[in-house]
Amino acid sequence: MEVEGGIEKKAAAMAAAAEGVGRKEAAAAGDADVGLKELSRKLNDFAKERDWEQYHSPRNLLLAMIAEVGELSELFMWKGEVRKGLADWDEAEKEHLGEELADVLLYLVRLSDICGVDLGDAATRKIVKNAVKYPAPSKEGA
Ligand SMILES: Nc1ccn([C@H]2C[C@H](O)[C@@H](COP(=O)(O)OP(=O)(O)OP(=O)(O)O)O2)c(=O)n1
Repeated sequence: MEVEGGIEKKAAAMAAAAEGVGRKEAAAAGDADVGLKELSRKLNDFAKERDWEQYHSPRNLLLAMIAEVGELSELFMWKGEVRKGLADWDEAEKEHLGEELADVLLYLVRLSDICGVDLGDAATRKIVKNAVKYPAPSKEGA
């Protein structure tokens, strides 16, 4: 479910938490189930407000996304195998991971938007296509 105004609430709560207040609100904001279209709208506003639309070409956004994938990779570099759930990582590392994953997602969403691709729709269609290409084995007795 998409929560209307979820990002504003979350951003305000995070800013408040950064100043040492509103920790309860910050924790609650983490529950917001944000949709791709809301992210896309917010990224559009973010670029417009800064007059950055001129820089957000498909090629620039693709390169920016790849750079963020590089930053994401650095977190896993030289660590050996990383266990699911990241039990050995401290909270600061996990927070950093969240930021890098977010950067990749945000550039991907922005790139899709600038290219006129509905990412949610494309992803849903691709899941259906994958299921046809790789059918699940039928269960015994079903
Ligand atoms: N022209 C730009 C520059 C930044 N951003 C947004 C999208 C990303 O979520 C984030 C990336 O910001 P930085 O380039 O400052 O990268 P990092 O946040 O990774 O900082 P650093 O590289 O210093 O770790 O900001 C954007 O939309 N358009």
